[in-house]
Amino acid sequence: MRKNDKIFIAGHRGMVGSAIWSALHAKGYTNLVGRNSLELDLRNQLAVSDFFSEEKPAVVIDAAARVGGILANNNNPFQFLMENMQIQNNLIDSSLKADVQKFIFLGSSCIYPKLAPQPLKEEYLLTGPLEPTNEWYAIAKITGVKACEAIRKQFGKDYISLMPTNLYGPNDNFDLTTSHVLPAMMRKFHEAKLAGERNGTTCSEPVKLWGSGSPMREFLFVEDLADAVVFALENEFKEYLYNIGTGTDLSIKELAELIQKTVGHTGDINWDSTKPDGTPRKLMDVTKMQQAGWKAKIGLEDGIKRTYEWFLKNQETFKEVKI
Ligand SMILES: NC(=O)c1ccc[n+]([C@@H]2O[C@H](COP(=O)([O-])OP(=O)(O)OC[C@H]3O[C@@H](n4cnc5c(N)ncnc54)[C@H](OP(=O)(O)O)[C@@H]3O)[C@@H](O)[C@H]2O)c1
Ligand SMILES: C[C@@H]1O[C@H](OP(=O)(O)OP(=O)(O)OC[C@H]2O[C@@H](n3cnc4c(=O)[nH]c(N)nc43)[C@H](O)[C@@H]2O)[C@@H](O)[C@H](O)[C@@H]1O
Repeated sequence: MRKNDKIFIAGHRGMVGSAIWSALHAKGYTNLVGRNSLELDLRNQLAVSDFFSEEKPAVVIDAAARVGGILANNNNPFQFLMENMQIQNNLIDSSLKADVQKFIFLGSSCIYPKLAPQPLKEEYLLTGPLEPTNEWYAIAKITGVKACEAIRKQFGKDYISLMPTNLYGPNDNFDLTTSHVLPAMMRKFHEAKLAGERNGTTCSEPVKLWGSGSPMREFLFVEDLADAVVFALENEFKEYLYNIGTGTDLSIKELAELIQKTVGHTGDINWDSTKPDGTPRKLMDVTKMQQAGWKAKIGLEDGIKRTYEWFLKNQETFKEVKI
């Protein structure tokens, strides 16, 4: 990679894309290209093909997707399947036709079977049934992984897939219906704390969280993921699929207690059993990435503090994705 190679970051305004943009910029990559969804709808094949003919990027990072938490996935199966396939198919096909040499596809840990052994190794892909709340999204992502693998096999190009675990950090989606658990908890605890203060009591209002609190999840700070993407750009990998995570997890209940402490919420936590738990556990085996020379640096407590600082500074303008 040369520092002036043209790099197209699809989804550059999202949580992940914006972190990748900043990480590349900080490392001296000067030729970064981005388009938001109004400027270039990646579902539109002709528009994407024209964009590649005009811009001729050398490298493409696909951080554009229809993304959401457990309920958004469960309630909108068609959009999560179809939009993700459209976006990634157009990007991958146009990249191959435009002779893009390096392509990084971002998937998600939900591509692995619901009841696969833990921690999840890359080789468990397609060995069992998926988690029903997000199988639509998972199937779209699996087709993206396979498209990149097919290009590696047939054309010998450096197209790779990175599978991040659950992510969080600045620029996350804080909409209480469509978000992932970590930003949702942060906002709920914060607003319940403020409501208690407004009522003039010393105790925060209670918060309602989803499911039982017993599922286990792993969380990676988005700047760590961006660092992994830069590492993947600067190194040629031997295989087509690499997990990206921390290698440690905790229960949703433990996560709630950690965020509650960071925010300073002092009220009760109630669990809403009408909401789904999702997969019981999805912990990444990160051995392959560590052997390649990369590992996560930012601990969960530190990452949550940094995200809360960002949240406090951006309370008026944070993102709320509607579907
Ligand atoms: N968040 C997580 O926990 C997590 C975990 C594992 C993997 N990932 C992966 O990381 C990637 C990015 O996720 P994220 O959390 O950064 O999501 P995000 O904050 O919602 O960002 C998604 C980005 O995709 C763009 N996009 C969506 N539909 C588009 C379209 N039709 N045309 C053009 N652009 C479109 C959006 O553009 P606009 O800004 O213009 O709307 C936005 O920039 C995804 O591939 C996701 O699967 C995320
Ligand atoms: C990374 C993404 O993970 C997603 O799965 P997944 O971890 O269950 O998605 P999350 O929405 O992060 O939920 C994780 C766990 O947190 C619980 N939870 C508790 N309170 C809340 C809350 O207020 N909001 C939310 N959202 N959850 C909450 C939720 O029931 C579930 O057991 C997939 O649906 C996607 O496809 C993707 O793979």
